[in-house]
Amino acid sequence: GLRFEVVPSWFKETLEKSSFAAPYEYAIETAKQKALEVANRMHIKHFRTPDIVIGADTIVTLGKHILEKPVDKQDAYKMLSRLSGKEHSVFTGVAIVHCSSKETHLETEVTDFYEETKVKFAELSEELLWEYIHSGEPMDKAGGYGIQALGGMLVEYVHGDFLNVVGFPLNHFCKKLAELYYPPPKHTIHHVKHDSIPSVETFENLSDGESDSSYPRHHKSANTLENKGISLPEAIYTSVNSCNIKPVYPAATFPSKIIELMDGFKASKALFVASKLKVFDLLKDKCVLKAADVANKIEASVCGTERLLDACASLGLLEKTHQGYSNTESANMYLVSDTEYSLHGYIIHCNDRLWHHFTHLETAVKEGTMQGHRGFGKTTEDLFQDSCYHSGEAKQCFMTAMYSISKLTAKDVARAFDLSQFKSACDLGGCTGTLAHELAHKYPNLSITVFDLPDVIANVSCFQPPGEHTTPVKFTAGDFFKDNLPEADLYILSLILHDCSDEKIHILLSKISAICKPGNTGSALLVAEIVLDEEKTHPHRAVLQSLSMTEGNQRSGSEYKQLLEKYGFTNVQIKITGNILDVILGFKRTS
Ligand SMILES: C[S@@+](CC[C@H](N)C(=O)[O-])C[C@H]1O[C@@H](n2cnc3c(N)ncnc32)[C@H](O)[C@@H]1O
Repeated sequence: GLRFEVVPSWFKETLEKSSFAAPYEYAIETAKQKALEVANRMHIKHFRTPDIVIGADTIVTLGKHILEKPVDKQDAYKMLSRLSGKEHSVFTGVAIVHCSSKETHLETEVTDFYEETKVKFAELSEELLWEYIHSGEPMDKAGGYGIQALGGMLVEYVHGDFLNVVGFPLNHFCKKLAELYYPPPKHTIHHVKHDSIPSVETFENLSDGESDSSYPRHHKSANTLENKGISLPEAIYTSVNSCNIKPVYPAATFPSKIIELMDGFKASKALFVASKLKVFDLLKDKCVLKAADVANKIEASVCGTERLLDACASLGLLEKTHQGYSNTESANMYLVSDTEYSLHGYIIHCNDRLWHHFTHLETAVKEGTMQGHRGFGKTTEDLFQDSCYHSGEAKQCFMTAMYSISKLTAKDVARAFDLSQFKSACDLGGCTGTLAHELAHKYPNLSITVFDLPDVIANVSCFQPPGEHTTPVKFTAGDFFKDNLPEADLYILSLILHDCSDEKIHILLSKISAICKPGNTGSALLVAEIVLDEEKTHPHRAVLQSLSMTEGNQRSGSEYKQLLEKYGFTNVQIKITGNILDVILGFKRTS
């Protein structure tokens, strides 16, 4: 019943081992840092706050030496021959990060522990060692062996938790979790003996009393935990009938992730429709309403509204009590349409525009073309203007969407680098001017021009902060491909390059490069985009966004660096902000 997701951590496992008094401290700290990185990323980049994030790190020690994963076959040979005929220790450090969201901030509390298991290797012949190394198995495993597969052949005995050697001390972990969330009364703990499994403590009061269905389902008793926002894996809490242990589901093999993806579109659409019908606006200010009252106010059927509200409650967007439905904290903050950090505008954009692109994804993949025009019946040169500004309503919708994302990202973009050396800046395609205002706020001496299409500039007034006349932000209408660019020390391209063809990028960057003054106090270009990792598989948001882009490309850090260097920018620096947008800064080279 535990709803879980496997999220590989981006934390670089390079802590200085010698700075830890004991090897297990190193494993615990690595586990902790891995889990904290994931917790922060889920919160900031994916707008999700998990209940808990579990991190683990396994190391093998021989005497004082820590053996991690071998770098090549020779290294694997060195490790395995050192282990041959000897007893070594396997330590797994585990960190359980409890997360809660307070306003926009993530609060974490970490519980950690470690488990040690002693393993003795038989004397290994050269032939067996090399056969094992050539199987390829040692390469991604701490100590160079995997006890759960072929590596089991090498082991004479194991003292302690076998699963700890595999990489996760399940028993200790379950006890820890139960201690934290569900301390059992003493008399309900049974000690069970089993021939091949070490003594296991299980909690009979967590059994649902149902028999042997091999399909994971919600645990009745675990509902108590779910009320606290925590659901625990049935795989972990097995019930005990005399000496038999029920089948334990191997949690990693249950396709939770796939099932979540299968249902993902339903969840998105529930959010979109509830936003479109302004359900979250109705339930703001601690308002609690029954389904019939909501239905009445949104002029919808009672049964349909009730289903929608239940779906939102199930997705954690609404609270449901016997008095009715109310907003959760994050709905109040991000889903009510008129709050400072409302994502309502972007959600409507997802529903009204992006959804159509994804409806035609199969054709887009087959033909290698973008399918925006299918949704809107257009096939002209300027895909951007056609798809975003084809009507007054579409333009307003697009600007509102940009405004809501920019409100969320502008602070981190403005703070990514020290820009105090610049006197003037021009935000090309700066839309509503949200980033420009943030920069003006941070750098009061910077004069900023927002340069955007005439249609956009004509409509910026409703997006200006109160007292806007006091801030030095100017708005200039023009086309950055065709018209002269305003003069500035710093040019900004936020969310522009990813959606431009190579040809358009060439026109734009050549123009910026030509107008930039080189030298120490010269001009610079600041680009705000999602920077992909070098494998170009993360963050998901960028990769998924590529599927609906009109003609451009998402890029990795090294690709952005190369691109800027190609147009004469040097000393290119990249800041991964932890927010949706990352920032790249390059200076015009003296030549
Ligand atoms: C994806 S939005 C990014 C908006 C803003 N920079 C941000 O980060 O939120 C692209 C912006 O570029 C503007 N734009 C597109 N083509 C343009 C052109 N040829 N000349 C000037 N602005 C253009 C659009 O009107 C829009 O405001």
